[in-house]
Amino acid sequence: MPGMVDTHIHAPQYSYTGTAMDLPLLQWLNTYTFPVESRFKDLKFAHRVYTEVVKRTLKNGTTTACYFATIHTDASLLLGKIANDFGQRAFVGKVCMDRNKSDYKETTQECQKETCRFIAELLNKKYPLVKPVVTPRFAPSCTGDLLGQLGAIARKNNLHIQSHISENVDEVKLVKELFPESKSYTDVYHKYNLLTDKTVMAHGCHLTDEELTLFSETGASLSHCPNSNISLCSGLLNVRNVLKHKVKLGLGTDVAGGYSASMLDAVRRTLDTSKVLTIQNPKHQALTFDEVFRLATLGGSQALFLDDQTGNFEVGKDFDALRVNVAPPGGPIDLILCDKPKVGSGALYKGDDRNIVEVFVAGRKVVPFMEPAAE
Ligand SMILES: Nc1nc2[nH]cnc2c(=O)[nH]1
Ligand SMILES: [Zn+2]
Repeated sequence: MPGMVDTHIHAPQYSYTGTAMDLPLLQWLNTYTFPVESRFKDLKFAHRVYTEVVKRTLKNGTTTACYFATIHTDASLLLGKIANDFGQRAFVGKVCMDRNKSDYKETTQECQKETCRFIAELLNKKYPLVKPVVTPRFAPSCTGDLLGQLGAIARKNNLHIQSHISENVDEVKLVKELFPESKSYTDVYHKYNLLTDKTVMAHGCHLTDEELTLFSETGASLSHCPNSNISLCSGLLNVRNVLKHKVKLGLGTDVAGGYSASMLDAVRRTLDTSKVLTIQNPKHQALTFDEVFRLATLGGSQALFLDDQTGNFEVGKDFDALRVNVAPPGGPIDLILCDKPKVGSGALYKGDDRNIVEVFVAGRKVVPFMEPAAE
């Protein structure tokens, strides 16, 4: 099958996945996330966590990952190196934030300078599959000044952009207070030139139809992160409505708001969320397995503006692929007795990394792991 595309994952948060699931977003960030991310100034700690998250996601079939790192430029560059060494296709973002209650932030000027250094140094490495992405954390942790500077940097260098939007109702309220001149949360990013056809915004649970229209007009995409949306009690994204507005959409694990780094989990939670919406409103047409499989592969590559390179097996694209064994010895599936076409669905509902026996990125076998190149 085609490799899966994780359109939104926080690499540093892999270190505490599954241990902090009891607070809503804004409290969760202050209590758990910012203290942990502060530790990534330490490159040894960063090396340990980043190696494990790249290996874990690759083993689970993530051939492309769009990563948030932390505010630390050198550790973010290290994440790029590790993804390159293991052969994963990746976007890596040095996180930008100049507004926070705690010390985990930079000044506006530092953010701008370090973002330029991060981009220049990462591009200079000439990694074939690893690219920088401009990464304002989200509007509440950035001043308008910083957002404007990041929009200009992205435009000047023709770069991808990632952030968060309308994940939780308290966050939406806070954005209204912090940016009273803007019509909506989406309008804040639009004003600072951060909504482009190379932008991917995570969540979007509480976007209005008007905001979705702005996404569609600008070509910006959404990353649906259902595990996180449920785990942090953020909301239920209506994917059917997003698709109706012709907004590009991929799936994300959003580790560690989401407790699983596996895209197979993101597929299942997307189906579950859609069915919950049908339970709430029987007129809602639940997503089918085939639709969600597409979102995890081609949908993700479209959301990241990579669909000329990856997402399916069309002639001319790179070979990003998984070799799946439906029932390997010692694996989670003993048997599936059904018509052949349903075997794929059974395997993806019940399978895990034991079923993914080989992973290829751009034609190169990356699982079982290659030995990282010597220094
Ligand atoms: N889920 C999630 N939402 C955010 N919004 C701003 N930062 C974050 C983060 O780290 N995780
Ligand atoms: Zn996130």
